[in-house]
Amino acid sequence: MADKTAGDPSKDLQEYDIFRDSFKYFKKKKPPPDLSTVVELSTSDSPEVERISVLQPSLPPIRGLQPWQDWKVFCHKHMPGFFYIRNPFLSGYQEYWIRRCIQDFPCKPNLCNLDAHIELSDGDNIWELSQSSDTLSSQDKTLVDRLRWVTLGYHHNWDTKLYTADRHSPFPADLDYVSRYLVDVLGLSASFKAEAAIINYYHMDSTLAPHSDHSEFNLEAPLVSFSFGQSAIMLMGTTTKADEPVPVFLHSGDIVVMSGASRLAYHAVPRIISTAARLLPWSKAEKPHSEKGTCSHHEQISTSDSKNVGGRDWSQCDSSAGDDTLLKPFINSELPQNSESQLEWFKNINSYIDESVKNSNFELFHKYLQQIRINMNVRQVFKPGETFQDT
Ligand SMILES: O=C(O)CCC(=O)C(=O)O
Ligand SMILES: [Fe+2]
Repeated sequence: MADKTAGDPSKDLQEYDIFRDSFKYFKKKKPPPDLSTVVELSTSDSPEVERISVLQPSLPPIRGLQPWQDWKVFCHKHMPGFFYIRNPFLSGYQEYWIRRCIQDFPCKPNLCNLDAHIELSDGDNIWELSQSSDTLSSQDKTLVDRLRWVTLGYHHNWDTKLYTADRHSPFPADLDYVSRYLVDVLGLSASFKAEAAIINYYHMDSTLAPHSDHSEFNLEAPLVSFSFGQSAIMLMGTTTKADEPVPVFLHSGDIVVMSGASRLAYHAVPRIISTAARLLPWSKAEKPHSEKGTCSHHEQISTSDSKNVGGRDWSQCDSSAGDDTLLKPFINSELPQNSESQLEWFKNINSYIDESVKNSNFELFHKYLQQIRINMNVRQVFKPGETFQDT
């Protein structure tokens, strides 16, 4: 069969996968990539980057965020619909979400990569089981070391790339609410509802291949993505791999929202990089900006060994938020539908977050995050009012 594109050089050019080249370039260990082209959106003086002001949201803010007027929100000329919010969390409050990702979200009924290897039952807690495995030699990996992903709400099926009615658990109300609030502040959708999420746990040598997220039935609803722990280079492209992606840094606390033309854009994470101390809010020792192994335009890539997850000294850990067993069902169930119950829920969640931050010792979570990046990737699956019967 004749090649339809033969003799049409513009077509050849169009179909060349420039995105893949860029991914390979930033992934490469030897030689390491030049990071001077990676955009630090919050400090960039490029004319392509624009800081925007946000609108008065209609929803009240959930505890732990800076006032919306103070948020630093940026757009990029080559990525319409892409928003970058530089860490809007108040000091100490990223930890609430970090604890949710490490201690709570991996529990049943949610699904995770470990399900393929071990049978986890209701009440099993991967973090706590890992803490008690003090008999392991330092070569053995604990469960939390082997955690790579968790799915919430409608569980994305990695093989079929489909959501199905039978693979669903209640979407955690707190994550639903904070995602709705972010979408509201950006003025993107009044009807946003978080229905599925993937929590990614990256080690220092992890990458995420170029892809677009299109399994959802509602592709107009924005996608909300939170970063915690170590930094990353994210490649943000367009809807064709023939366009060169923009490499951007993502640091702990940063939030990306992909909407409009960016919702279906190709993106990837070719590299995790050690975060500069100044970008890890809980880091006591402020290291100088240019210290080796930190990340900035001119700084070097860490070659730290991902197998050694900050030692195995779990013993002095008190990571629980006091006796919160009574409150657990209320955060792990769905956001109430009617406004009266929602108001009641809202009062509870704010005091729960405060208590949780006040009473917890996050030392071991911080230690875990010395070698890990967590990404919470939140999506709306259905159009408002629709379910599987309508699709
Ligand atoms: O880790 C990230 O920043 C992006 C994750 C992502 O694209 C995904 O889970 O689909
Ligand atoms: Fe994605």
